[in-house]
Amino acid sequence: MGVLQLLKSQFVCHLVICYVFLFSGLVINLLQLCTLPLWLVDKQLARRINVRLGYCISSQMVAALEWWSGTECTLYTDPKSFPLYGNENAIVVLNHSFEIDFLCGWTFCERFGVLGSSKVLAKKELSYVPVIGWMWYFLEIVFCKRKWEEDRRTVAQSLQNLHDYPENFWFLLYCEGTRLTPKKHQVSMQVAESKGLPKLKYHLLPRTKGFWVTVQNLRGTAAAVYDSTLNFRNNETPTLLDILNGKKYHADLYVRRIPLESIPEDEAECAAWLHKLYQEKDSFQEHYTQTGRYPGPTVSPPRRPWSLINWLFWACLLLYPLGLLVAQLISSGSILTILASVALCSAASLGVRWMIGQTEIGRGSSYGDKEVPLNNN
Ligand SMILES: CC/C=C\C/C=C\C/C=C\C/C=C\C/C=C\C/C=C\CCC(=O)SCCNC(=O)CCNC(=O)[C@H](O)C(C)(C)COP(=O)(O)OP(=O)(O)OC[C@H]1O[C@@H](n2cnc3c(N)ncnc32)[C@H](O)[C@@H]1OP(=O)(O)O
Ligand SMILES: CCCCCCCCCCCCCCCCCC(=O)OC[C@@H](O)COP(=O)(O)O
Repeated sequence: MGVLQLLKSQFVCHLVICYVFLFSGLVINLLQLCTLPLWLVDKQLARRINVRLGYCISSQMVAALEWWSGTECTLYTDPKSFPLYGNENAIVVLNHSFEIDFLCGWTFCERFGVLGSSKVLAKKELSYVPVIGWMWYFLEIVFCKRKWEEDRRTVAQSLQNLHDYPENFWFLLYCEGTRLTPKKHQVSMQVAESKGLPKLKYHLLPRTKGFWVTVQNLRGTAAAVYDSTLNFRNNETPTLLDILNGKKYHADLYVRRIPLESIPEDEAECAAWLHKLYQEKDSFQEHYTQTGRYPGPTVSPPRRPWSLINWLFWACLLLYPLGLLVAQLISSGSILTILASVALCSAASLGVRWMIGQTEIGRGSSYGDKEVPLNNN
């Protein structure tokens, strides 16, 4: 192990990274809160400011992936579609099998200049996560309870609000609705069988209602669906803790651009279209598993310096007062103050550990792992 790699695996480095993330995140959340009155006066300006504030948070995680772990990303796509990426609104459909698939998605957003404005259909529970979840309120992220009767109205309304969004955005949809586990796969394939649909080897059966409502409500706003399939080389399954430890990976993303007009408007036809898409995605995965690559040409859009510059800015701003505080603490010699500070640091560390836990499949929800009474009509 080289010196740099040894350094990256040190707990103290992780503490520094997490300290900067947590405190800068809370400061930015506060600044976002301050933009509330501006929404009443100039909504578009408030949105643009929030896009930049959001970037200051999400790009720190991107910096961890791109600059700290040095993870590389290769894009497999049609060269004719390439110039459109980042220059139009799009709905991104991505497989949901990895703990850091969202982070790889963000990295591509960063490289195409849409990180601050990127959106997702996210489960409601994530809105309570400090820093990221709170940031999402101001970025008009669409939340769902994964209960269609309750979601159908709120999701459609939130999507309608994006019609006049002032910046290009990618709207991410994990149609599988939850991360893949062997149990969830088994249950969802039972559902597939009951519906007379072909079984999928690498994906859960997609939930079609969210896709239909998204496509219908973003017609005229989004130009295309980017069908995206992500994999890591050498069958790796990276975690956020691996990234914090500075482990390097290689992500491969296969993207097909599908014009939105080519997707059926009728709900049943749209659902059938999505099922067919997932059958195709399954075959791309199979191809990747067999050959270690996707079909077609590759490009490696370069990482940009902004995420690193942003991190350095916040680190300089926050580490200086921290250093002063620690020095003062030690020189004070008060056992009570030192104990109180240690307790505060431990609480902050536990808080960040809980946040990291949100990305862990082992701590995931039970959504989709219950046997359902099947209707064979
Ligand atoms: C050039 C580069 C290109 C790309 C770069 C890539 C990406 C970058 C893009 C953007 C990045 C942006 C942000 C990323 C940052 C962070 C993201 C973080 C995380 C958020 C992720 C989540 O929270 S995922 C969970 C929430 N989202 C979803 O669930 C979406 C999918 N779900 C739906 O659409 C659902 O329909 C619903 C949520 C709208 C409603 O849920 P409900 O449970 O009520 O679903 P349904 O009504 O659909 O379910 C009933 C039907 O389903 C059948 N059923 C029952 N059991 C199962 C089962 N186990 N599996 C499958 N189907 C099942 C049942 O029979 C019913 O069938 P019907 O025929 O009646 O429909
Ligand atoms: C600079 C780097 C600092 C790193 C340390 C700080 C880490 C803080 C991490 C906060 C992460 C919170 C955002 C998480 C997004 C999680 C995405 C995700 O994968 O959600 C799961 C849902 O899709 C489905 O849930 P399940 O039904 O599978 O359950």
